[in-house]
Formats: sequence, C-alpha cells, structure tokens
Amino acid sequence: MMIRFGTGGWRDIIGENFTFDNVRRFSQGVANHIIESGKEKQGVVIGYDNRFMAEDFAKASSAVFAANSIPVLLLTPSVPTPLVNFVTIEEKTAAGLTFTASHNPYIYNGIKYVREHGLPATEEVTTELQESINKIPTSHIKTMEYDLGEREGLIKRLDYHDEFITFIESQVNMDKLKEAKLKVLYDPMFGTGVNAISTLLVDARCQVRTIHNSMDPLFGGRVPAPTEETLWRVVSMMKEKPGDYDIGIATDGDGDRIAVIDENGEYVHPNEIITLLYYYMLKYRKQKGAVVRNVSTTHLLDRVAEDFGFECIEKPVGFKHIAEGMTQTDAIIGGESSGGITIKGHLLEKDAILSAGLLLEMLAVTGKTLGQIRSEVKDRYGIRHYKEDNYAYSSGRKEDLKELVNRLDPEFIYEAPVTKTNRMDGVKWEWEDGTWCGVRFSGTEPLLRIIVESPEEEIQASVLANLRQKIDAALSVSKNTKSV
Ligand SMILES: O=P(O)(O)OC[C@H]1O[C@H](O)[C@H](O)[C@@H](O)[C@@H]1O
Repeated sequence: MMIRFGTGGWRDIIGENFTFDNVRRFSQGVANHIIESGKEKQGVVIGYDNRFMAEDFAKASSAVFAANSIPVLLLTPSVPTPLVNFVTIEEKTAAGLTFTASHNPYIYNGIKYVREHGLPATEEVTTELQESINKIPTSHIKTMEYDLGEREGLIKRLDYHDEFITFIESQVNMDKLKEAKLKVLYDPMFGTGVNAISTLLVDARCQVRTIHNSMDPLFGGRVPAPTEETLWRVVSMMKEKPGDYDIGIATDGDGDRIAVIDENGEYVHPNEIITLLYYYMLKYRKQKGAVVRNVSTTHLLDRVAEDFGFECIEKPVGFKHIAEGMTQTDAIIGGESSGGITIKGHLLEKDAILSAGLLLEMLAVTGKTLGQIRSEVKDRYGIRHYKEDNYAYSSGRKEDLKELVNRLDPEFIYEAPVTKTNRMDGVKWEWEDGTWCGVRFSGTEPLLRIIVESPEEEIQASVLANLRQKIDAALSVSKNTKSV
C-alpha cells in the first residue's frame, strides 16, 4: 500500500499502513529531500502526540535521520503540533515532523510534515515527496540503533515548552488577563494541548478546572475532535452550574484546533470563534488587515472585513492554503471552520494555544462576557445558519462519487439565481441572498462533505435537504446500475 499525503500530512491505520517499515520509508524520503537540498547540517525536529506508540514511531524515525547523518532534535515529552512548527523556526531546522493523526479516531496515526521556517509543505512539495517516498527500495532505507544515535550526539532530547509558552504569552495582554481572574473549564480531550494551555491559564491567574487530562491513547472512546457532540460533558457541566465558568475551552488531539463553550453552556462554532476574534482584533485591538478563510468557512467573515474596509480571501481547505493567503496579503488572521486559526506574527500553522490566549484576552480587555460579545457581533452583522453533513464511502466508490458531484445541478438545489460557481476545492455555489453550498471530498477521511450556509434558517434547511436528496438519489442510482 502506498503512503499518501492528505490535507494534513500522511495518516493511516496503525498496523495496517502505518507501520514501522513505512515510518522508516517516509523518514528516508524526507532525509533524501534534505540531503538533495544540501541542508543536512540544519537537522530536523521531531515531536509526537499521545497516540499509541507515538514515541516509539518517533524514535524509529529519528534513527533513520541519524543514520543519514542528519542531526535530530527529538522533543520531550509529547507536544502539541504548533510547538514543532515553533522549534522548526527557532532552531532553523530543515524540516519538522509531528507524529500525530490529529483529530482522527484512535486507530490512526500519522505524520505532519513542515518545511524550513515552519512553513506548511505546498502541494508541489508533497506530491514530489510522495512520489519519491513510494519509490525508495527497502535496501536504500538507512537506520541505526536509536540508543547509539543518542550516544553519538546525533539525536538530542529537548524540552521546548518554556520557550513556546513564553512566546505565546508575549503575544497576549497578560497584564489584563491577570486582572480579569477568569474562570475556565478546559477539556484537552486527552491530547497534547494540555501542558501548554494549563501553563498559560495558570500564568494568567485563571481559576482552572481541567477534565480529560490524563494520557489515554483511546481518547476515552471519543474521537479527539472538539465538536458539540464530543464536548457534551463540558456543555453539561457548564449548563448545570451557570456562573461557575466564564468560558469552556477544548483542544483537539494535537492541540492545533480549538473549540469554545460560552458561559451559558452554548457551543460556539469555530466559524463564530474566528469571526469574534477578527472583529476583536479590528475593533478593540485596532489592528488593520484582511482575513483568510477556506471555501467551507462562514461568509460572515466577509461581512466583518467589508465593514472595516478590508478583504476576505478565499482558499481551498487545508492550512497550507491559509498560510499561503497570509503570506500573500496583509491578513491579520486566518482560519477554517474545522477550528484551525492562525494569527499574524506567529506560526503559519493553526495554533489552539494562541487562539485560547487571544480569546481570554478578548474577555479581559472588553470586560464583557462571551455571550455579550456574541450578541454584539450578531447585532452588527446578523446570523448565518451553517450546517455540515458528511457521507462516508468505501474507497472503491470515490471515482463514481466524483462523477455524481460533477453532475449536480444548482438549479435543483435552490431556485434563486446563482451569483458564483467556485471549483477551487470540490464545487461551491453562491446565491444572491448570501446562501451558499459546497460539496467536497475530505482530504483526511473517506468522507464527502456537504456544507450549506444561509442568513435564513429555513433556506439553509431546504437547500441541505435538496442537496441530500440529490446525493442520496444519485447514490442509489449508481448502486443499482453498478456495484461499487
Ligand atoms: O475537510 P478535510 O479535508 O478532512 O480537512 C479538515 C482539516 O484537516 C486537517 O486538520 C487540516 O490540517 C485542516 O487544514 C483541515 O481543515
């Protein structure tokens, strides 16, 4: 089976395609790439999350780089993904690798790969890398004993939490935060956001209660993706005792995505989090600049940008595209509806830790509750009703499904005139009244994602129902005509 890069690096099922052999093959591919570009002296940084055997996989990878005479900084203990990007920048390494499958179920592991300066790998780089990795003959994969690598000084264990947190705290108004004495309920979902966020919260003199903070490679039986469903415990704890907490925060398996619950126990969708933060940066921090979002993210951001005289830049899904948008423009924030947010001046990668810091700063500086700020933004820009639906499919059906998507006709989905058709990632139609819908294949899971957003709840529901009906009908026709 091939090693394939998806939206967020390589992910596969442990023991099936995510094996020690393939980890070594992947590492050899990256090592070759570094050697070819003459950057071997710069070395690599490797981090790992709390998944099953993540440290062992990271050690196996380190041994390959060491055997290729590429020095390795192996981070300790487990770290959030943004920390690896940070070290890549700080230590000027040629690349950074994080052993994580992010928010995927526990049976997965994976590797996120970043280039020099912590930059996300572009499509060209990953395509080239993927091709070369899969061509490496087993006899060309070098390795050595891990312990020997350490003894010879080729592999160094390194704890970088302090530097990372110091940096995050330099980006946030800690004085205001300390005065506010916020009460926070935090759910790291058994993932690696825990050390960094807990330190930040304590340094900010918040009153903190943390749940799900032990090491559990099964993630308590949940998928470590912070959604309204998976965060039911935080929601119910906050609803049970209103007033006990100012905010609920959750981070995904590798601490790069954030979710938020307001003081009333209401789940705040990432679309709204990005909008609130952008609004806060423009209105209260008096920053100036555009915002970058992907095709699947709320158009409310376009309204905020327009209101302040800035642009909203649209990109395909995948943080490398958001990063590209951030570097091409004067954008001050970039984000995705899946909960990844980056802020100008920091990493060009999503970072739940800085996002949490900025959200808390927003509460401290405005002196308002999260609910009040949400109302302020709603009063000014209205509401967008947003819904995402996912269709699971077996791998053999993808091509047929692609064809079905290509045949979809927007006229049968919503009768209003289409103002824009966008095919940068799947297909997306926009209508005159601000309603839009998108259909695209996930790059991280075998799912077909459909997203509908509209200022009117009824329209949103009917567009979604029509779209579902079309896809269901198309699927059943294809089922009857072809066995896929
Ligand atoms: O919708 P998907 O292709 O599955 O991607 C969902 C998310 O997956 C990863 O976390 C990527 O880093 C994100 O950029 C992306 O938004």
